[in-house]
Amino acid sequence: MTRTLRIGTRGSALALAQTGTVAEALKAAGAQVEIVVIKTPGDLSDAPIAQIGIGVFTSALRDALANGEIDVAVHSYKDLPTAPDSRLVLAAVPQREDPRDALVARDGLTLGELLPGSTVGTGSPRRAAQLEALGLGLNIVPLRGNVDTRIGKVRSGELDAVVLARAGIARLGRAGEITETLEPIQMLPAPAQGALAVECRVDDVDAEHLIQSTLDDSASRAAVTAERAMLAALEAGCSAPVGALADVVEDLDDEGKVVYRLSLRGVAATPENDLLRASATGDLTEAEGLGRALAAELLDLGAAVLSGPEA
Ligand SMILES: NCc1[nH]cc(CCC(=O)O)c1CC(=O)O
Repeated sequence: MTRTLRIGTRGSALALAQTGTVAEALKAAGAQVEIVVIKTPGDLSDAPIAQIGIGVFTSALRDALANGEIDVAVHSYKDLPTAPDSRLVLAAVPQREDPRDALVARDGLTLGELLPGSTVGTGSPRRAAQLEALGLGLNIVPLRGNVDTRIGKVRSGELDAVVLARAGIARLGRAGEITETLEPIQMLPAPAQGALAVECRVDDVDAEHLIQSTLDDSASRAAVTAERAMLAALEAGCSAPVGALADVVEDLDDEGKVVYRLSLRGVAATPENDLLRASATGDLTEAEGLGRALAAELLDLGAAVLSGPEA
């Protein structure tokens, strides 16, 4: 293929790092690639994500892809709205990074070592709700900006700690600054956290096949499919207090033979903002159904049906 694939990305250090790994993998498979930086409204505004809405980081990239300015778009999967875009196809979900959230605190502190009243920065209602639920008396304060800005508020002494996705910190080569990786039983990550979504145009079969065969990881795809089906069925947006994490696990069938199954855990808030947790396992090929079933269970338990960014 003499064609050059134009890979679109946001211009942040994190987005460029993510896109770099995709570009390198495609090059190693013999493709010619070019990286095109697309400015998004999310990069130009300092307003809280909960105000500017879902899709601020992704819709400009998707439009550029649909109208032929680029041939491939690389997104942080968790930033994509759950509604499908019929112009595009998800060509690959590359092997997922560690999906967990991470604490960066002053003086190497862990969550349990932070005294009541300590200030912890996060702009995420999901992280805030789960931090509150620990009952540590933490003072949770709003926070926005890129990874560098957020960690900078700990370094400057403005905050005692911040909570961020481990994957984002690691992709920037700064995992050494993490003081604690938070266990999912305390802090379930955002659906699809740590995963990338690599999209191309629905009619660009050559690009789709190349990207799929080079980059797609079926276990990562199954896990994020279940997590996002749960999110979609709760009608929540990326800013709502909903967490989910699926893993491929070994199980034994009726004859004692090892089979691989998908294990999904979820958390969602009630209208009173109490947290509900539930777990289920299902067939690897039934990831969507598993996500929907767990959402139904959470709704039965009293989870709020969420309406998106203002939730
Ligand atoms: N909402 C912002 C965002 N979107 C993707 C990542 C990086 C982690 C990932 O790729 O899932 C981050 C930063 C964060 O949540 O700390």
